[in-house]
Amino acid sequence: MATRVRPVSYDKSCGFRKLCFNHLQMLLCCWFGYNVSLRVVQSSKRCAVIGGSGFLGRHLVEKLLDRGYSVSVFDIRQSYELPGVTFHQGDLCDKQTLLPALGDVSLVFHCASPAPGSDNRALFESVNIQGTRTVIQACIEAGVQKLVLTSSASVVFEGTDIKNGREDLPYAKKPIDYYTETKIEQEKLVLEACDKKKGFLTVAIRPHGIFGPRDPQLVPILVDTARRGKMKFIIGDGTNLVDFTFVENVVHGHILAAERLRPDSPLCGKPYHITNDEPVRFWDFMSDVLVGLGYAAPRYRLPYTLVYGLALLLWLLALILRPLVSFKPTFTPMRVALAGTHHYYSCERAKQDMGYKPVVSLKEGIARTVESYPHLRRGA
Ligand SMILES: NC(=O)C1=CN([C@@H]2O[C@H](COP(=O)(O)OP(=O)(O)OC[C@H]3O[C@@H](n4cnc5c(N)ncnc54)[C@H](O)[C@@H]3O)[C@@H](O)[C@H]2O)C=CC1
Ligand SMILES: CC(C)CCC[C@@H](C)[C@H]1CC[C@H]2C3=C(CC[C@]12C)[C@@]1(C)CCC(=O)C[C@@H]1CC3
Repeated sequence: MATRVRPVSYDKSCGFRKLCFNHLQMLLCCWFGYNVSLRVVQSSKRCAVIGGSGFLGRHLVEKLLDRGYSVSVFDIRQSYELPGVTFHQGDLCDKQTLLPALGDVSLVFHCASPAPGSDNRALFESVNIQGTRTVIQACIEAGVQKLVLTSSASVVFEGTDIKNGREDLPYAKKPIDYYTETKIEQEKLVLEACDKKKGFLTVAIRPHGIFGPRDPQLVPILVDTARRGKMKFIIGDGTNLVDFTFVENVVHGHILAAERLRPDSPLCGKPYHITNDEPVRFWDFMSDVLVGLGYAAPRYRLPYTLVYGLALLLWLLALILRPLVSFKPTFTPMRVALAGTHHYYSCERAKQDMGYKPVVSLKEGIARTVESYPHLRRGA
């Protein structure tokens, strides 16, 4: 909204009183104009983070607050409290519970998902597919203008080597698990919902192997495996390159995408890989984290096909025996595939279209991660 300020005019007939009046008028106009523009900035700086209680979600919320946004968090659980954050607890599959969290919000980040390690197909389908349909409908109903989805680079991964994969790789025809299968459908739904005419813009961020402080998955699973004496072996020849992405870089990619998403930008309806841009040997990364926490690095090599075959067998056994006994093998076929193949991705498109560049190096990211887990140190 433009506020017009009349120029100060000094004419002899009105003299000093008119000058004062004009000044007062100008001050009022400035104040009023300032307030209007402040309100515009404030409303465009209100956003919602669905899944904001999670690992990535909370890091995203913290950075958004730093950047002056006020944040509405929607999550099935509340894991913290922060000034500037309003919490709404509920299941994203329920539109009526979700809608109040989107009131007065122009930008929504959707980074909620069941844990990837789960094998509950029905849950993945209801949250990632049906729930994402609900998120899109709720956004449109609430007048949200931008939706940024956290997808995953694994939507193109089928368990075989990917080297410097670009975004134009086809979606996996045989996804490695239910998690990936439903992440593919989720990404398609969000990107297809992008509609410039209706003023609803969408973009998907595809991170890979997120790590960092408070990660509930990578480091805790690794340490647990080491404590049980199972991290002695390298699967394959140990030279396979993988992307591990420090959480702050993933957050940076999300915020850049949100801020650069405009009707005239190339981002509309597109997926973007966000990585550390430093592919690393899977087993070097694992060793650095383990050694940093005081554990021994894996040393003995095992052939990939042998371990994959065994993992498949164990997984089948667990499936058959499920009605009688419940056990969860550490080395699932999915983990073995991730540990023994190349899977690293190009983030050239993000660099070009949104000026992305990692803000924290892998070395620094590992150091900060290791430091953040004193309770997982050997002997702690
Ligand atoms: N951690 C990783 O290495 C990677 C994660 N991603 C994606 O990043 C996103 C965030 O992952 P993380 O932070 O690692 O997981 P997380 O498990 O820490 O966070 C997910 C959040 O979603 C919430 N949630 C789950 N179901 C919900 C529902 N029905 N309604 C409302 N909230 C619900 C959970 O309570 C949790 O707070 C996910 O979409 C995941 O697919 C993508 C690539 C790699
Ligand atoms: C037991 C060891 C062989 C492996 C321990 C580390 C693993 C827990 C992690 C190594 C690569 C990670 C990874 C994911 C989860 C944790 C690991 C398997 C994802 C599946 C998380 C969700 C995604 O979207 C893709 C990730 C790929 C890498």
